[in-house]
Amino acid sequence: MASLIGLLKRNYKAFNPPIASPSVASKPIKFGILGAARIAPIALIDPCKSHPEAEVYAVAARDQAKAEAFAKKHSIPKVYSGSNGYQALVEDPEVDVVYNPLPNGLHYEWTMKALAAGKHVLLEKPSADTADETRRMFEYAEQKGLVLLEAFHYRFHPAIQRVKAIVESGELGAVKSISASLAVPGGIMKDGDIRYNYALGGGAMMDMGCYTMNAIRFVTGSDPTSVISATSDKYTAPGSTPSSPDSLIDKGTTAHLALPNDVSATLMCSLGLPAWLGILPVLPRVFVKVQCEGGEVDIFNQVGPWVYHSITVKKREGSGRKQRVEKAYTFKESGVDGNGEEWWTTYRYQLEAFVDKLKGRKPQHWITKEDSIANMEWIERVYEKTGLGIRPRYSFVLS
Ligand SMILES: NC(=O)C1=CN([C@@H]2O[C@H](COP(=O)(O)OP(=O)(O)OC[C@H]3O[C@@H](n4cnc5c(N)ncnc54)[C@H](OP(=O)(O)O)[C@@H]3O)[C@@H](O)[C@H]2O)C=CC1
Ligand SMILES: O=C1OC[C@@H](O)[C@H](O)[C@H]1O
Repeated sequence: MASLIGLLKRNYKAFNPPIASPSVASKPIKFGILGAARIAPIALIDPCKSHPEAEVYAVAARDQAKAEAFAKKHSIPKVYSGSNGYQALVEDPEVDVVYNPLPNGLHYEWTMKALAAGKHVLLEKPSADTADETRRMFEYAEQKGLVLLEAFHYRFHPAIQRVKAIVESGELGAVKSISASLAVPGGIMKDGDIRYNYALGGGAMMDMGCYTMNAIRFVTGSDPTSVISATSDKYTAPGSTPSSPDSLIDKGTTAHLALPNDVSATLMCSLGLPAWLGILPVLPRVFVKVQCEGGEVDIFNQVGPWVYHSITVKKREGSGRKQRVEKAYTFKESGVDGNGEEWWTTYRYQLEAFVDKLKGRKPQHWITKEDSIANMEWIERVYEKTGLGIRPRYSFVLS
């Protein structure tokens, strides 16, 4: 009962965050959002409300009525729209950071344009369609002295950090295998969603699989050495033919990877798990499980841990086994110094780190250029192994 009340309180505050007064000592950082994207409120607008040094200043959407309605709903003072709206936003001298939640296939073009205009960029995952684009964006950001972060928000939350710390502590011995899953029941992603559009960088491995690849690499601290096997269920768009480009979209993918030191890994992702017996709803499958020589640790709900998560540690002791369950809503809870409140979402933790970086403070956690490039490289290798091939390469060239 107490934990149910805790869950309700935590989530009420997460979605109704306390409003911070803007800092007087440190000028707030102004964000501009490209597109009235569905993810923007939870990923940036709400987190900014409780951060004294961050504010959402502008939004641009292609359609004027949509842009205005979005701005009004979220109290965003500056609105851009029309065919030049995105460009006008990236050139607005008041904007310090461009948040890029456009479809994956537009990440490269608009991140490059934002960097060219001298803006820092908070870029939605996965970074781009290809590793080559990812490398180019990060190199350009470095050259311009700008901050570019791939928004793998879950990495900033204490929960996944705690799992990694348990693995690294050696308490369970050497890692033998790891599996990571992010799969949602059918019916959530509707036909017409950007995730089902090949030209826009769609596909389950891009959308959900990018997290599973990331978690495997992050928790083990190593990149795969090969993709042993990978299979996909194809998505069939209504009225599509086998030769249409969207026939290269995976609705779900499973891959087996080899990692150094004989560690094996399995990733599973799905944009729509089939119903049991064709009618009974299935639950989302959201977990990371690490098997070690002396036991195992798993986390349920690594991507939305503030809602609820559990970290289960099973340790072999003699002929028996000891089990404990941990929670890590704050860093202090797992015995580490660091900012945060129980109700902070993964996105709020991410914003804290991003603002710290811009303000010259050391962020609690960060995701490096090399990490983002490697993640995209291994996503490509999985796609190659499935036979669907990597997502389309960019046609945009920065003038
Ligand atoms: N961090 C996270 O937890 C999540 C991240 N994401 C990522 O965020 C990005 C956006 O996802 P999501 O918010 O679900 O997507 P939406 O479809 O809601 O938003 C995408 C936005 O892109 C703009 N856009 C520009 N050109 C096109 C085009 N040709 N076709 C469609 N849209 C276009 C639209 O802006 P306009 O308003 O101008 O029409 C739209 O608002 C993706 O990269 C996704 O991977 C998504 C969900 C969760
Ligand atoms: O980033 C994401 O996280 C949650 C998923 O449901 C979503 O499709 C994806 O884009």
